[in-house]
Amino acid sequence: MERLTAPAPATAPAAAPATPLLEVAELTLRFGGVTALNGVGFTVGHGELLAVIGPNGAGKTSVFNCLNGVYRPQGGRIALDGTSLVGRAPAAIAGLGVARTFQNLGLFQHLSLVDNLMLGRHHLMRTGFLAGMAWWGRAKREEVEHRAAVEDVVELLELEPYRRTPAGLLPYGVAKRAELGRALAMEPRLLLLDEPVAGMNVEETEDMARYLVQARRELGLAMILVEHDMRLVMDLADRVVALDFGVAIAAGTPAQVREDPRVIEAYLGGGA
Ligand SMILES: Nc1ncnc2c1ncn2[C@@H]1O[C@H](COP(=O)(O)OP(=O)(O)OP(=O)(O)O)[C@@H](O)[C@H]1O
Repeated sequence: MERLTAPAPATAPAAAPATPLLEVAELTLRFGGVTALNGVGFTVGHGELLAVIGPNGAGKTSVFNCLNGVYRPQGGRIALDGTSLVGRAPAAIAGLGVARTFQNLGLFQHLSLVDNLMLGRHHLMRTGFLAGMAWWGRAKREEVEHRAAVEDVVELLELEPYRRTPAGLLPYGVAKRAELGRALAMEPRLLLLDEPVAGMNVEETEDMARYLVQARRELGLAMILVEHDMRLVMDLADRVVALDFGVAIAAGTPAQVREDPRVIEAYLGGGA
């Protein structure tokens, strides 16, 4: 399989802690009679990129919704650096350093790209509106710091030409990149990428792959990638977990998982 990008960089810091950044164990989620997740477990190391694959309905989005607090699993454990995430609200989980990009874009259409990225930093802002009125100097300094951090993301993702463009007017590939930028502006420790190249053409996909590699190299953050584009998965992931009907049926390196007979059967059986 031809590579989309240059070989993945060694992103793990030299003295990476032995314990994983994220530990998920025995995760179980039910909707009435439907078991969306049934005892799913995996880990993500510091700076690691784990891909979660599986046919439609396998449970990939449900995993993300449990991780960022949208769903509360009926059973299992989720720990970020030893802190349990189960039962916390999405905003609290974002505050602990988990950011997410959305398949259908989470941008405010009428706001400029830069303002959308500023909103990504909202949870990092210490000065509220009233405090901002009272302490103009401090609020102003904080604003300048946040704008500088946003500009770093704009530069990293080469979004300069679109800084003032309302998100609703961005070309699709650029909007997906802006969505990545909004999540990166949160300065996450763990980034959940929900189908970052869905609906993209080959050129846009290659661009996105390059920006994801660049973001990992520059920022050293861990990522979980849910994606149907197998070429992107095989190219970017350090490890892959395959789900089918809410169960983890295989885990390992991209090559191991691609050749696993249970994974081949799940995809062929599902007609995907
Ligand atoms: N809010 C919900 N209410 C009822 N059932 C749900 C809900 N969310 C997910 N499910 C069910 O849980 C199972 C897993 O769905 P999920 O969306 O997590 O799969 P997926 O792997 O992300 O699929 P796709 O690749 O199509 O996005 C499916 O059977 C789905 O119908």
